[in-house]
Amino acid sequence: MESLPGINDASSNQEVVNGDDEIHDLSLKKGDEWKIGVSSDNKLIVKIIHGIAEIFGTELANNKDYVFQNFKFSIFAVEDVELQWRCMELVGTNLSVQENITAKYIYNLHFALEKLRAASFDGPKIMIVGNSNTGKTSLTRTLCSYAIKYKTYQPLFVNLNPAEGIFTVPGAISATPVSDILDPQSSRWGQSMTSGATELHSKQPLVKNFGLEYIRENRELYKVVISQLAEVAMNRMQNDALVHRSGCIINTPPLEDLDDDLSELLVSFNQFKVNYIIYLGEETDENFSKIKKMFPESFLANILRIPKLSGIIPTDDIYKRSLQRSSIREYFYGTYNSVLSPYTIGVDFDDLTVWKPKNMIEDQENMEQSSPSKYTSVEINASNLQHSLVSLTYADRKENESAVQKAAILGYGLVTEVNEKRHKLRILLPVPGALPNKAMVLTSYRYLE
Ligand SMILES: Nc1ncnc2c1ncn2[C@@H]1O[C@H](COP(=O)(O)OP(=O)(O)OP(=O)(O)O)[C@@H](O)[C@H]1O
Repeated sequence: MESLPGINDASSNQEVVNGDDEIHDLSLKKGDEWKIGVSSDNKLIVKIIHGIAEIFGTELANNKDYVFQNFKFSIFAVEDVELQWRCMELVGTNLSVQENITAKYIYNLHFALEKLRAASFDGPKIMIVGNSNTGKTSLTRTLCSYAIKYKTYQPLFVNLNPAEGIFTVPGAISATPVSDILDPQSSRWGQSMTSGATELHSKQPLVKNFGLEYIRENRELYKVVISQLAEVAMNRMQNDALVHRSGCIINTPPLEDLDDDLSELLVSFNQFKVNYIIYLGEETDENFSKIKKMFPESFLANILRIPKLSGIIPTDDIYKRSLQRSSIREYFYGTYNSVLSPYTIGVDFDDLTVWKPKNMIEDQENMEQSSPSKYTSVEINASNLQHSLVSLTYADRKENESAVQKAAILGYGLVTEVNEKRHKLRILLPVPGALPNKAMVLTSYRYLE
């Protein structure tokens, strides 16, 4: 498996633990959580011997080895738990185990949502907001997991944070009906449908491409893309009684990433017809007051606050970037447990039309001159395209920029080689076949194997 391109050469579980073959026992008291950060160079293997333990709301089976790599997470003891673990990186006597003091808020929220689901065919649409590192993504994930745990609900999970490639690549925003268990071992929640079989039931997301790294690089485009996603997501809900009743749970970017007036939040709120906002943080937060002022008095009772989650392990840019890389790698190559087989095709420069979203920060001049939500065309050369992630749209190659921006996307490709002498490119695609005669959009993400 080491020879597979794109999968780094960390070896099998057995080899990794050779250096420290110790199996450690750990007891967690009911209500405790073990906070863990494991790097990409190591693996942690955990086996629950006794008791019910959860990771972001997904219960772990007893006597099964779970393998974690490049992941910050916590194992929560729903009841007293005995477990065994092995890892070169963690020190047996110095583990971070503490009481999870915010679990009760999540339970209350979940039961409130259950009541709303039972009371109406039109399920609750909730949006989770807060500053960076308050637990928005973790709360969204836990609520999705709880929703499907005991009943056959299928909540629509909406990710409006383009920096997180959950069920898709970074740069995209997505809406995914969650119908089956989420993978507790995956920081990206599990695999999406790219090619071939996946270990767990794969999820089929509705995806819209934003394409830039930071929302501030083109806020208008971001809002347009939210509206486009909302349109297809709402359609999906209307046409599927189960998803409709289950409602939707929306994860948003950190408030620091949004405009001063939080206008992106308002667009999301209106487009997704949100009926509850959950704020993660303190009563005294400036942003909490700001949000309350954005809505009429009649809506204030629907803005709920819960404290920042106690399990939080603050993340930095390096970790976030490593997750983005893993998410691109998994999109094309799968995981150790379900390896995918991407295809490389050769294409002539003349057979391509490539656009890219305007970056308003780099290109101040354009901001004054033209509509900010437009694309610009990209000259095909190595410096623009080498190692870049591109989205393949349904728009014909000859279509104009506005049609390309509005078009649904077929999927993503990775430009692995640009040969300027021969006028040829090599593009990695998740499925076999010729390159469709469609327009492409260059994203800001690069991936070098
Ligand atoms: N029990 C827990 N609850 C919340 N977060 C946890 C927990 N255990 C570990 N974490 C980790 O804390 C980190 C921050 O959490 P999370 O990503 O949910 O915050 P966020 O508010 O969505 O962050 P950002 O605003 O940067 O997107 C993540 O790496 C997450 O995996």
